[in-house]
Amino acid sequence: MTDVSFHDYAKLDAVGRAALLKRSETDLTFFLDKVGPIIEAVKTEGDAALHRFARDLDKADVKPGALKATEAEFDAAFKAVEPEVVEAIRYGIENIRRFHEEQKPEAMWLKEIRPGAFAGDRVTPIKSVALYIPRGKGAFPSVTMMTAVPAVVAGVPDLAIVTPPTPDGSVDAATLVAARLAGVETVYKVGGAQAVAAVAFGTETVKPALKIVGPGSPWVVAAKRLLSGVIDAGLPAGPSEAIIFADDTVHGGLAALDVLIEAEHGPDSSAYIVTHSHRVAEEALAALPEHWARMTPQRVEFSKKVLGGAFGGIILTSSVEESHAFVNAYAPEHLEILSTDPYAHLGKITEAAEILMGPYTPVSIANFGLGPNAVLPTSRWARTWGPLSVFDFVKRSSIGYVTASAYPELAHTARVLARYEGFSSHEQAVSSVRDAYLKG
Ligand SMILES: NC(=O)c1ccc[n+]([C@@H]2O[C@H](COP(=O)([O-])OP(=O)(O)OC[C@H]3O[C@@H](n4cnc5c(N)ncnc54)[C@H](O)[C@@H]3O)[C@@H](O)[C@H]2O)c1
Ligand SMILES: N[C@H](CO)Cc1c[nH]c[nH+]1
Ligand SMILES: [Zn+2]
Repeated sequence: MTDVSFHDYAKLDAVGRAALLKRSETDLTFFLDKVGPIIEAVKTEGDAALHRFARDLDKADVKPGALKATEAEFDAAFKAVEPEVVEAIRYGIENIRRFHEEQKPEAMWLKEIRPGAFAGDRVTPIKSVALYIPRGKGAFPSVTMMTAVPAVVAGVPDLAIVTPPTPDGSVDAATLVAARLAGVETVYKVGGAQAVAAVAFGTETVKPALKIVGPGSPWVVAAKRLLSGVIDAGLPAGPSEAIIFADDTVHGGLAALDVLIEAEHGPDSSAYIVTHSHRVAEEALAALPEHWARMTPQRVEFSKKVLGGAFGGIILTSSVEESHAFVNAYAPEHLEILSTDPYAHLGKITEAAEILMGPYTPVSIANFGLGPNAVLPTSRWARTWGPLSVFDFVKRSSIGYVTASAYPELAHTARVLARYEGFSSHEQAVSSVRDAYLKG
């Protein structure tokens, strides 16, 4: 495998172009087959299965009765995490809270649709939500911040985190710190498909939840898909992905620097530089080895697999319009517009979950706490889903209130349409039979 896959877009046929739109999670067959028995075991055996999977899949020694993080573990986490990291978590939480408070919808609105007839929406928090925080190829206090803050802003009364245990049977310390600072009290040491099953069905220790949100590996994505009839599985957020779109106003080395951000998540991630500029493409190719030289061996290995494999690399288009079209067809999770004039491109991009503008807004800044949510739909789901938000933690009830003065007009409409649709009871309820009761 070469270090970087290079695609000359003009030379690709329709099959080659369609292949570029695929992600590692496009075909989940392998994971779906394996996850079914895990779900069944959790459903029938409860905690015993969670302990077994912690040992076998996470290589973690979670002692009996210790599936829930204790107060002592939270205290130890605050002592273990460097003050600089705690401060960064606080700063990120503050930005994320400001953003999501702005986003929070009104608790209720009513509009006078016709004189004396009112209709609107009321918004109330979902009663219980589980937050999935990954812990496989990295630790994710930032995902804790991104999921917990909007949930707390929305006012969800029953929040719990599920996250894979560390080998010593505890939880990543910064994840515990972020949970506490964001306002989440309950953390269960369970990850992967077994975590999704645990909150879907409940176990002796784990309380069931109505909904689960948060990103995860294909194991988690597959379990959410299989359990979507039991628990609301929220927005589809799988392996991280990004497109670094660059026009001819920037240095290609910058595109190379930023394509490595999401490429380093794991071999199942996707990451492309998309440009119509030969110069940018060549500069990017030349710069990658310099950037790799400054990275840790594991992240170099992951990002080389991504950029040299089937789900990453450099795409050279024949025009800026073709680049825009490719971005829209790909519908990336993260998109950077690397240009000194990002507004020139913004209006052309409609399909992307997150759009980061200009050379000073690399994905890292948004990942760790600019404010917008970095839990985002992957695998082309940006065509119908947006970022995680306060709206994922509330539901709407519509409200209708018809007063006596407006009733006759609306009753007439209802009678006419009920008769046409053949619903005699619907019609009767707005007929003279009702009038008789209302007149007393
Ligand atoms: N879309 C987003 O917003 C977003 C944000 C952050 C991270 N991510 C992505 O989330 C993913 C996190 O993945 P991760 O691996 O780091 O953590 P993870 O917690 O999602 O997955 C690890 C778990 O997978 C399970 N697992 C591993 N091997 C298994 C096997 N052979 N059989 C059954 N189960 C197995 C284990 O239970 C383990 O606890 C990455 O792909 C990352 O790119 C996405
Ligand atoms: N890029 C991830 C979302 O796709 C978020 C993240 C957290 N830490 C590092 N990255
Ligand atoms: Zn990232």
